[in-house]
Amino acid sequence: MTAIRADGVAKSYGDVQALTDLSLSVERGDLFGVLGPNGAGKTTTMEILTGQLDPDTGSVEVLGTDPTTDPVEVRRQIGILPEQESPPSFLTPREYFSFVGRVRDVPDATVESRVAEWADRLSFRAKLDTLCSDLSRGQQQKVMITAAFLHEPEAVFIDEPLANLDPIVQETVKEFFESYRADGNALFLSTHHIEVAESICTRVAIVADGRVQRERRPAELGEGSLLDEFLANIR
Ligand SMILES: Nc1ncnc2c1ncn2[C@@H]1O[C@H](COP(=O)(O)OP(=O)(O)OP(=O)(O)O)[C@@H](O)[C@H]1O
Repeated sequence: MTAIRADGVAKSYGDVQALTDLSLSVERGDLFGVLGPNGAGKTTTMEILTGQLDPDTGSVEVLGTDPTTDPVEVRRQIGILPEQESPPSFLTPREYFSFVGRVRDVPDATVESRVAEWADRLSFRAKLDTLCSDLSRGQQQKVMITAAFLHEPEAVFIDEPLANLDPIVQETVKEFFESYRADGNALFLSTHHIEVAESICTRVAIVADGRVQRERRPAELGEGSLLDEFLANIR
């Protein structure tokens, strides 16, 4: 069943044509990666799909809702983690999760138990009551990943999901992504890192010049082939 769809999407910022004719479709159970060089249009695509930006032309749908006409409903149903997003510096992780839980209609007791589970999974229990401004970049990323999944959405969008995480936590996060996907949810990742796309994605779209140039299933490619595909499609 399709969870995320874009058809013929174009978007320009003044004279800059960020997306020319972008189409993609993400099924439930997909761990879908968008791989592309700087300026390819990955962030623009993610902002359009998550109801933060309207396309000029084309259509989009996320979990059966059109983000251009009902962005609030789409944002209620999904989790989002934009690149370099930080938790509020003036709150502790526990306070931030409580805030996110209220905005997302998660009962306080459920927030508490899910936070305990995530804090153990990502090893940040000792930092739950430390101001977010005093956390390292990696610890802040752990907080943001937890917040994105806190209301157990059926689709999650993450830009550079493994940024700043140490290798052990990266493995834990990859395992979680795999189980989340296998449970029938949709995960949409944007990355520059070919090895990340190759190691965790079920499908990868190579985006360049504002459109999907090629789509591949890494499991069906030989090791290193995604790099060759990438290089062949960005020139
Ligand atoms: N607010 C904006 N105003 C003007 N141009 C923009 C704006 N946002 C993005 N662009 C332009 O649109 C194009 C696509 O940008 P986008 O941020 O979507 O690419 P990206 O693939 O996410 O890049 P990166 O990998 O560097 O983050 C680029 O040429 C960029 O300069």
